[in-house]
Amino acid sequence: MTTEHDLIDELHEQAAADTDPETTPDVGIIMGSDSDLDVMSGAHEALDTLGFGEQTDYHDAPDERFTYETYVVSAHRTPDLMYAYGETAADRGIEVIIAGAGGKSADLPNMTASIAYPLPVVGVPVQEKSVDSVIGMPTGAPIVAVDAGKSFNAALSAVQMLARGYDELEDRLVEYHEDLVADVADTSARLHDLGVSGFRDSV
Ligand SMILES: Nc1c(C(=O)O)ncn1[C@@H]1O[C@H](COP(=O)(O)O)[C@@H](O)[C@H]1O
Repeated sequence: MTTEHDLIDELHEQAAADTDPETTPDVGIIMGSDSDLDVMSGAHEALDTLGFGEQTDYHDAPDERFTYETYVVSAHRTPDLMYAYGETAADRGIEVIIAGAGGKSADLPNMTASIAYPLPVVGVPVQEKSVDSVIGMPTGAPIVAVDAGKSFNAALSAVQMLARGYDELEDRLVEYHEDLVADVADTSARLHDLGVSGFRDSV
C-alpha cells in the first residue's frame, strides 16, 4: 500500500529530476476526496475536449503534447502531502493547478494557492456551502475560483492561462468556442423551425 510519505518522496524526487517540461503534466488536478470525483470530472471532460491527455506515470508521458494529472490531497487529512504538492508543483513542470474541495471548510484550494504561489490555482468549491471558504482570501493572497461545481469552467480558465504561452492552445480554445457558438445557433434555429412540440420530440 502506498503511504503519504511514499507520495511525498515521489513528488520531491520528480521535482529534482529536471525532466523535459514537454513530458511533464501541464495541469495538476487535486481534490479533497475521491468523493469529489463526480463534480471534478467536469475538469477532466473539458481538458479531454481540448485534446489533453491524462498522465498517470510521471516518467512515461502519453502521446499528447499537453497533459494533466490527478491526485487526492487534503489540507485537513494530509497537510504534509498538500504542502509537498504545492511546493513541488512548479519544479515538476505543472503550470496551473485546479483544486477542488467540498464541505463548509474547503481549505485545500486556498491553502494550495498560498503554498504554490506564484503558480496560479483555480479553485472549485465542490458544493454551494464551500464557496465562501474557497474564495475568501486576504489581500495579497490570490486565488482564482469558479462557482460551485463548475469544474468544466475551471479547466477552461486553466487552459486560458496556459494559452498565453502556447499558441496551439489558443487555437484550440478558439475552435472550442466556435463549436459552442455553432451548437447554440443550430439549437436556436431548430427550436424556431420545428416549434416547441416538434423540438421536444426531436431531442
Ligand atoms: N474540504 C476538504 C478538504 C480540505 O479542504 O482539505 N479535505 C477534504 N475535504 C472535503 O470533505 C468532503 C467529504 O470527504 P469524504 O467524502 O472523503 O468524507 C469532500 O467534499 C472533500 O473535498
